[in-house]
Parts: sequence; C-alpha cells; structure tokens
Amino acid sequence: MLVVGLTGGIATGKSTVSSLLKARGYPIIDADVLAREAVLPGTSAYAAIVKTFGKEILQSDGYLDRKKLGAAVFSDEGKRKWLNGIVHPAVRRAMVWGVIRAWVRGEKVCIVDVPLLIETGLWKWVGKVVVVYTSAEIQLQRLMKRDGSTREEASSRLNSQLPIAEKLPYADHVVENSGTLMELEGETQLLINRLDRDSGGLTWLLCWLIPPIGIFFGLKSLTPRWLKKEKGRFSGKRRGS
Ligand SMILES: CC(C)(COP(=O)(O)OP(=O)(O)OC[C@H]1O[C@@H](n2cnc3c(N)ncnc32)[C@H](O)[C@@H]1O)[C@@H](O)C(=O)NCCC(=O)NCCS
Ligand SMILES: Nc1ncnc2c1ncn2[C@@H]1O[C@H](COP(=O)(O)OP(=O)(O)OP(=O)(O)O)[C@@H](O)[C@H]1O
Repeated sequence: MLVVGLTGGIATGKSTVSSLLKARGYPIIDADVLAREAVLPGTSAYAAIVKTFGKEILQSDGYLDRKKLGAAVFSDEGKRKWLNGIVHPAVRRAMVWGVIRAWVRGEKVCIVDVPLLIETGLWKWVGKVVVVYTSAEIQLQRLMKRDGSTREEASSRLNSQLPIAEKLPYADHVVENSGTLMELEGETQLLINRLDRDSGGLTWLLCWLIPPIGIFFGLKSLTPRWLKKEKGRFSGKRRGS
C-alpha cells in the first residue's frame, strides 16, 4: 500500500483536495480530526490542558474552547510547543492505527492529511509527499475569509508553520491551488493519475498477500528518505519576521 502524505500550509487547500480524493474513493486519515478527538473530555490530553490553562479554557458544555486555546498558543511559541507535545503523540498513534486498518482492508493507496507533515519529520515515513501550494498572500486572504479573522490573527497562525515555499523541496508532487476551484479539480485529477502510476500495478497485491515482500518494498522506498538530509531546520518562525 502506498501511504501518501498530503500537506501544505494552513488554508492552502488540503481539506478541499482531500474531499475531492475521498469522493473518488481514496481512504483519508485527517490529522486535524484526530487532533480534535485527542483532546475530547475524558482524555489525558484534555486533563493536562485544563490543568495548565485553567477552567477558563473551557466552554460552558465542558469542551475545550478551541478559539481561546488557539489565541493562546498561536501567539506564544512556548505554549504552542507544549500543546504539540501533548497532542502529537496521540495523533501519531491514531494515525498508525488508521494506516494499519487501511492496509488490512487491502487498500492500494492511503492518504494521510497532515498540516505539519514537514515540521514534525513525518514526511520521512510516507511513500510520497504531496504539497498543496498557493502563494503566501492568497493563503492569508483565504484564511482570513474562511475563519473571519483579522490579518494579525491569520498571520500569527501562518507564522507558526514552515513557510509554504520551503515545503516545496520536500514534495514528490505539487498541487497548484492559486486558481479557481475548477482548476483545482483538474490539478487533483493530475495527482490521481500520478498516484495510480506510483502505486505500481500488481506489486501492491503481492505486497498485501505476502507481508515480507510488502516490508521489503516499504523499506526500499523509505530508506532513501531516512538517509536524506533535512532541507534546513525549522525554527518555528517565518523567516524574516
Ligand atoms: C490550537 C487548536 C485548539 C486550535 O483549534 P482550531 O479549531 O481553531 O483549529 P484546527 O484544529 O481546525 O486547525 C486548523 C489549522 O491550524 C493549523 N494548526 C493547528 N495546530 C497547529 C500547530 N500546533 N502549529 C501550527 N499550525 C497548527 C493547521 O494548519 C490546521 O489545519 C488546535 O489547532 C490544536 O489543538 N492544535 C494542536 C494540535 C495540532 O498540531 N494539530 C495540527 C494537526 S496534528
Ligand atoms: N481554488 C480556490 N479558490 C477559492 N477558494 C478556495 C480554493 N481552494 C480552497 N479555497 C477555500 O480556501 C479555504 C481554505 O481551504 P481548505 O480549508 O481546504 O484549506 P486547508 O489547507 O485544509 O486548511 P487547514 O490547514 O486550516 O486545514 C476554504 O474556505 C476553501 O473553501
């Protein structure tokens, strides 16, 4: 099974692309959804967050006030890193189980939609990296429009990620999304054609039926990534800001 890491920057269009892929039958594992499940009431992450931020971080129904938590962590790198340390291990575990389930079902391709694929180093663990790209200015405009946020709020979220242009060197495939939604559909079709080619004829069936062959091909495709040097360290701040 080919595991494809779908990434990009905030509001570059990952969810739009993953919805188009889902409509074409591809299984999608969405890290944002897993991150929301990881902090539901009753989880250890929820308890840790309430302990650190106090009950003021809760809505009246007991769920986390995500807007408040977002405002706190996207304006403070230390708090954001702390939250990442609490939530990311749970997301990674859930993602691994999701991939295993897709493999057991005999899927040929499994898409993992992870906004922070490059920043967290998870790009080294997927067969192909797909970056959904748009210019930083369009990204900011779409983010402000979607979330109804000010330029300052949108910039603080954007600045907590590696600049989108710096994600491009990691990409095996780029989905350009600076045009219309119709053009994005065309780009997604091109991606599907490439993924069909990448997932390699009947090899996947052999890999599925005979797991040692699957492990061999898995290691063969991942080893070059493990040996690859990081393309510049991410400091958590947009360069030049
Ligand atoms: C801070 C929180 C509560 C804000 O929630 P909110 O509903 O407003 O945003 P949502 O979760 O839908 O995320 C929207 C987008 O923000 C960006 N984003 C989210 N968390 C982070 C982060 N820690 N660092 C950088 N960008 C982030 C991603 O592009 C994501 O797609 C939430 O984002 C969170 O718990 N973040 C930590 C977990 C995380 O890193 N999630 C990203 C996927 S693993
Ligand atoms: N080509 C496009 N033209 C106009 N609007 C678009 C286009 N592509 C996406 N959008 C809009 O831009 C916003 C961001 O897109 P989307 O939610 O898919 O991004 P995302 O990368 O998944 O964001 P996040 O990182 O927050 O999950 C949405 O409101 C979406 O409808």
